[in-house]
Amino acid sequence: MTELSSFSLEVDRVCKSFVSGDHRLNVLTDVSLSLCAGDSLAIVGPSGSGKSTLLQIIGTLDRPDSGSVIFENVANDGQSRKVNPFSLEDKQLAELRNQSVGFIFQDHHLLPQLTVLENVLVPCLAFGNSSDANVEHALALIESVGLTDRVDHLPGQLSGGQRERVAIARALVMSPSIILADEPTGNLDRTTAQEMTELMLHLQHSTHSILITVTHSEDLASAMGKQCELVDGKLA
Ligand SMILES: Nc1ncnc2c1ncn2[C@@H]1O[C@H](COP(=O)(O)OP(=O)(O)OP(=O)(O)O)[C@@H](O)[C@H]1O
Repeated sequence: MTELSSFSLEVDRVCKSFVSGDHRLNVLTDVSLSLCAGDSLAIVGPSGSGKSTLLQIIGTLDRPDSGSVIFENVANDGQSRKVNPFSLEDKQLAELRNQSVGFIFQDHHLLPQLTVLENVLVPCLAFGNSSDANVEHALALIESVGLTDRVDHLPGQLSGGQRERVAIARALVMSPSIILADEPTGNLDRTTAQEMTELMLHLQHSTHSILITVTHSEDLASAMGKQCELVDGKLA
């Protein structure tokens, strides 16, 4: 496999609206942003301003009405490969998402009947890839988030901060180019939130990925390299 030397993300004039009955709600209007491997960005703004919708579109979980999202890989030999995820068939899109994007949610979305190790491996299983190398990588990530002694525990046996650590390890297990975190510290006390922020930034830095967080926390927002504010669906 070709080793990738850089990755970038271009969001260009994305618009999104939701229709309910005869009412159309314009949620995003001409949102553009550009990020490179190693960048971290906080998206802030009032409740209902479209932050999570934008994150879902960047993560290819939702489609824009117009505008584009482009993932670009530039290999070591200088060859550039640009992909518009929304031009792909559903199966290819799901594969691209699985390989390129890691998600961290406020409520973690861990599977309660699976152990810490099994939860971290879930993204690897999605396309039938449960090799020894994946297990080794998952164990290394579990170690890097400080949960080696909890590897066989169930989520219900963990604290909120520990569950967050599992979610961070799971988001990284496919070595994604983009990590998306929606209110990742929303349910944590301030000290734990700070520890999680440092952990996410440390892992993002060491994997040279792009980290985008949606947050109402000024502490988390100010720890990111860049900030942008959405107001009524437009970048302020
Ligand atoms: N699937 C949907 N169908 C209809 N309306 C939606 C849908 N998803 C989001 N919305 C509406 O779009 C607007 C923006 O929602 P979004 O969740 O993106 O805001 P947000 O800035 O993340 O808010 P918060 O900070 O409260 O989480 C809201 O008015 C919401 O009700």
